Amino acid sequence: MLPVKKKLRKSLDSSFFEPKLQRDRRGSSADPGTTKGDAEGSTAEYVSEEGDERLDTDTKIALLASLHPSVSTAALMDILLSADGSIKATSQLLATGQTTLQARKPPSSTNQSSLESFISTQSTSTTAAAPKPPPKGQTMHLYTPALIALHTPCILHPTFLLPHLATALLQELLQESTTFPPPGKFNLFSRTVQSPHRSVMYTTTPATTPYYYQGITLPPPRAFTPSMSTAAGLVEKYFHTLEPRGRITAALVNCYSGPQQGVGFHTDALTYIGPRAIICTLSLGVTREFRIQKQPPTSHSSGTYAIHLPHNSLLVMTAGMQENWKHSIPLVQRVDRHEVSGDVRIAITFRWYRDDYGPEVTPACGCGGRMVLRPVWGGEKYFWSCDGEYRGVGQGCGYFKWAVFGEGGRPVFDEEKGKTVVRDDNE
Ligand SMILES: O=C(O)CCC(=O)C(=O)O
Ligand SMILES: [Fe+2]
Repeated sequence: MLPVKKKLRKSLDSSFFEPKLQRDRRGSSADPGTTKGDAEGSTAEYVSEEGDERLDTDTKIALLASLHPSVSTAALMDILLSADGSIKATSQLLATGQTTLQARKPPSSTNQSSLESFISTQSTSTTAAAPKPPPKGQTMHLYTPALIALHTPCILHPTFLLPHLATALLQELLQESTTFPPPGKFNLFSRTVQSPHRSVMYTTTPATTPYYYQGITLPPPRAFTPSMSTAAGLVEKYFHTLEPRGRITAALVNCYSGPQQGVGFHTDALTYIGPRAIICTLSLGVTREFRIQKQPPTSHSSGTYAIHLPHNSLLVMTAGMQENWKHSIPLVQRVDRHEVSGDVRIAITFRWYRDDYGPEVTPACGCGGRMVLRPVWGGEKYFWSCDGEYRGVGQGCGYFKWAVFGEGGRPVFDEEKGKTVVRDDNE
């Protein structure tokens, strides 16, 4: 057997960073058998008695990149090497600077296989040959819905609402936005990514348990405004064509005042929306660019795609996008003024906050607060982890548990213990 360092190097030379699973729109129907096999294979590898040794480097880096999104892949690779290929040691080094290792216990399943049946019931589009992605450092602008569908897991409907409803909604939300807290205070992105903009959460029904985001207890969500409810009904009808079980129950409304407001590259937390969530964004006012980047970046696909989002367009991030791509609204030098909103853009990101992912089932973290649900890049596996990194307390406590899914991709709740079932990486 090769020593770990040699194995790591060897892996770097070959298919380094190539995502193992293609469950996004292009790949899902291509080879479901491979998908399943791969998932099972890596589970078996991961929990081997020899610790991490049989888990391949790609998966290790994908997992670490998901756990520590602000650390570059090169740095992760270095630290992983210095930790003799141990994920746990690497994560602990990043989290606390300590390297104490515990022997892994023999394997047991991480029980994420029930996701397979959940995924198989989601609608997917037909397979298309993957076109060449933009090279590193370059941006490919996609100006038509057909090109967007060909290159990305997004769908763009350039005109969604009747014009008068779009205008009424924009006017209503411009008025609403005068009461949005300034950037930084209860800003859902402020600690993770560059996010000079304002956002507020809305839900269809009042929450009985507070929502958390990045360790902060959020203010109670607001109720949908009348025009938002009308628009949500129409979005829901469309949503059903992609996810028949889904409902529109929440919306994060973002307000960008001028070209120097935006949001940096990020993925949306899955804590309340679950794996493979679909998010529909209605854009109002000024046209802005929406940029996306496949994750983790590879030597042949680290470029960026730009999609232009005009007033009254509906952009759909399809199932699997949060598991495979980051998105952003980049800052720009200038915008074309909109006749109603001037230089402001409002984006309503309609979401299905699932009943079975309510805040009451979010597992608690070792250092207080609640954990966040994230995918290993590729969506092969999911885990709950400390969100301390986002609370400005370094990398957090490094608390990490594998997610366990029941039927329909829902978390498994242990009634007796009164908490959501999670699994240790050494179980
Ligand atoms: O403004 C947008 O279109 C995207 C906003 C966003 O990324 C989010 O709400 O998570
Ligand atoms: Fe987002």
